[in-house]
Amino acid sequence: MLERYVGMYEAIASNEHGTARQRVRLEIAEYPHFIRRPEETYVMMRRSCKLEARIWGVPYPEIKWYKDWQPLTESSRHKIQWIEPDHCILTIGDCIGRDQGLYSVTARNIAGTISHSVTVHVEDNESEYSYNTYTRGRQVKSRTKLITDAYDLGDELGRGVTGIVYHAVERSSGRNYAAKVMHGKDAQYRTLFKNELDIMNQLCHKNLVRLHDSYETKDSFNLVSELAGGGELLHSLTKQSFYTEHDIAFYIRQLLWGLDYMHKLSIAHLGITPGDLLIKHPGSRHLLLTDFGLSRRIISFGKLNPLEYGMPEFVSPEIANGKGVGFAADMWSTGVLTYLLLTGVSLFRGSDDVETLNRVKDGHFMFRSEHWNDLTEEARDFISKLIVVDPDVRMDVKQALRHPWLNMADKKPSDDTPKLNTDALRNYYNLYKDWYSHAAVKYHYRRRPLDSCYTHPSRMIIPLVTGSLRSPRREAAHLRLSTGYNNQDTSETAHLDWQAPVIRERRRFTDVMDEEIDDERRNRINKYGADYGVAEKIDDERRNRINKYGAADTYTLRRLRHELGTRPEAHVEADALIESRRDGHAPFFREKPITIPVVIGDRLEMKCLAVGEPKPVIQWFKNELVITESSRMKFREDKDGRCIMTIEPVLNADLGIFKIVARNKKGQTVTRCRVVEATTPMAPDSPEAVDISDTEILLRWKQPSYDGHAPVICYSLQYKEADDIEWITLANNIDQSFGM
Ligand SMILES: Nc1ncnc2c1ncn2[C@@H]1O[C@H](COP(=O)(O)OP(=O)(O)OP(=O)(O)O)[C@@H](O)[C@H]1O
Repeated sequence: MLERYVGMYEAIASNEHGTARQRVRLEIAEYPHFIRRPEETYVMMRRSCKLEARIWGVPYPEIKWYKDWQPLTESSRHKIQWIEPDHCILTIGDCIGRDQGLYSVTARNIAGTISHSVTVHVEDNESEYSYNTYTRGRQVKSRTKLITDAYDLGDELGRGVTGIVYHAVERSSGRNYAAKVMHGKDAQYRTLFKNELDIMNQLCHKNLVRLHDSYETKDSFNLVSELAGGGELLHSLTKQSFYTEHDIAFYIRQLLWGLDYMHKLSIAHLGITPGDLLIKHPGSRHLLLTDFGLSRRIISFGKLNPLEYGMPEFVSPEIANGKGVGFAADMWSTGVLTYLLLTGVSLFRGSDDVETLNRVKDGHFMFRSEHWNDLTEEARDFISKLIVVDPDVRMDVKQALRHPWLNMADKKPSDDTPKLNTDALRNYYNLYKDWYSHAAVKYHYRRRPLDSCYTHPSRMIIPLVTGSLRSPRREAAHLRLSTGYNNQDTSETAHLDWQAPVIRERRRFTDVMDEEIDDERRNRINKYGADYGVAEKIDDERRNRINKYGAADTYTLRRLRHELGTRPEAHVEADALIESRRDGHAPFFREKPITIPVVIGDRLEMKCLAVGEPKPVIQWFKNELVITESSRMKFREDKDGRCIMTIEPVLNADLGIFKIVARNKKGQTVTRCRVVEATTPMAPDSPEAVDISDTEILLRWKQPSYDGHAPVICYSLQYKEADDIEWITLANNIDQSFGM
């Protein structure tokens, strides 16, 4: 059916007695879609509530309402209305407990069916009700008992630099929540926790995670908040194979609604990262902003204070440059996030935190044309008015909400709306998780000032510290098993020095507990085994420092702490001071090879960059034997100090695990890499037609299940007619889809 066939048709039947005519109008059907979906609703007992939806489709769809999957019909308390042109309303009057449940609306026409479900909560408690309907509720006060007295803690939902978030079920009500568990004994942690509690207590908005309860003991703080059951936005976006600019505008508008509410209360979020954008329910598009750990009240008169913390990629230039910080910092982060969501590219990300921060400080960036050209004019304008170095010139939240790009959020994408492939965003998400796997808490609070990356040879704010490497040890074991390679080097330092990147998976609660028990044990050994007697729980990094520097330095550290006070940044200053007094640094791999595919007979080049003071000496090992120079194997160093080993020609015997050791008088570090044979990839699946019009067709295919140990660079597309033998090449050097 083509557009040109739309119109009136007439059928004529004639016989010798006369003629009969029947007219019919032919139209192209349009799949039903929601212009506005009904929203989760809280209603007070004995009052009435409305669920409203706006639905469109051609022919106009038949609308049905259901309660807990049972069809609803009109009754004295249930009224179903339809108001032209597209407004569908279900009114429940005089609500009683039985009305609580899952309500669904479905729309069906000849083109297809859609449905959407939401929960209606009937509250009998006035304060719960007003709290849940986004007016200011009761103030949550911290209880001084264990959270586990009132909640059952389940799966780990995520971790950040300050705490671990678990799924929690309130025993008294059976309701689900998220509990952020933070450990830290010092007074400054208490101050930071109180700040987060205080800020959350003031927030009541549908796009901000709401606080429910709070607990504290002498060394732990717990915030129980609304559960975002749909997980992180990046997770839900990257599960799809594509999305459109309309989707991103829809999410960004919700983020701006949340920020607008905060800014009106004179509160700036100041720590927005992709991990703080959560989805309320699995499968829904309701965005929630969380993590108010860095939020602060901004006083509009007087001098703005600097902020020393954040995730480098998303902090604004005024934060990176140590200048006064206000609401505009949130707008910068929103701009960087919008660009990331639309292109999969994090604009300021460098190879390490130092490079990232330098780029942000500089504030200049290039919009890469290959991404930029794919975006609409409005999207480009929106981003370029947010990523502006001068905070006074940057668009504020009100202006951003009025920007024409956000009108897209309400529009349905048309057939020619470009589909944004999620591959780049998926790759970024893995890098993001990788950064967090280093930075996230193991047990204790770990926030570090941005500047600390300049004082550590790893050039990272939270370096991967020796001694905290439980997961990599698992990886090493996995590598040993999967390659059949039996590592002879079983000493503690050998596996503690393993520094391959780790991507932390969501783990079950019990796994986490096991690891913490491990930590506790190591703490005890340090506490009683060493003669300096540390009388408190110590986190991974401190333990590492104690092991590394010895007792004298622990005393120095304590004294310095005493002198400098107990602000969190004072700890880092103290660390930096101690570092500068020590003459030298143990080696640290700033660049290292991981897995290298190679063709037998070709040339192989392996590079690593180890830093340390004095400059470390590098040794390469294969099967625990030191590799020496030969006619096939050569070593050299480039101008930046990278150590490069070349093998030419590569033989079968060269495949396997290589070990690289960097040593200086302060210590040693080890990394391993794997050389695998690069072979031809398997064929991809047959192309699938994902979009077909009368003149165009879009073919898409999956990656081959085996890539021959090297990423597939491009594809060719060939076709032949059914009886032909010859394949004809349509296109070479193409991506995973092709439009003809
Ligand atoms: N209410 C919630 N529901 C579901 N998951 C959540 C919730 N709150 C947090 N999470 C998950 O836990 C992770 C860490 O939470 P959060 O950002 O609050 O911790 P943090 O230690 O303050 O982190 P940051 O490093 O960003 O300061 C989030 O990225 C998210 O994946």
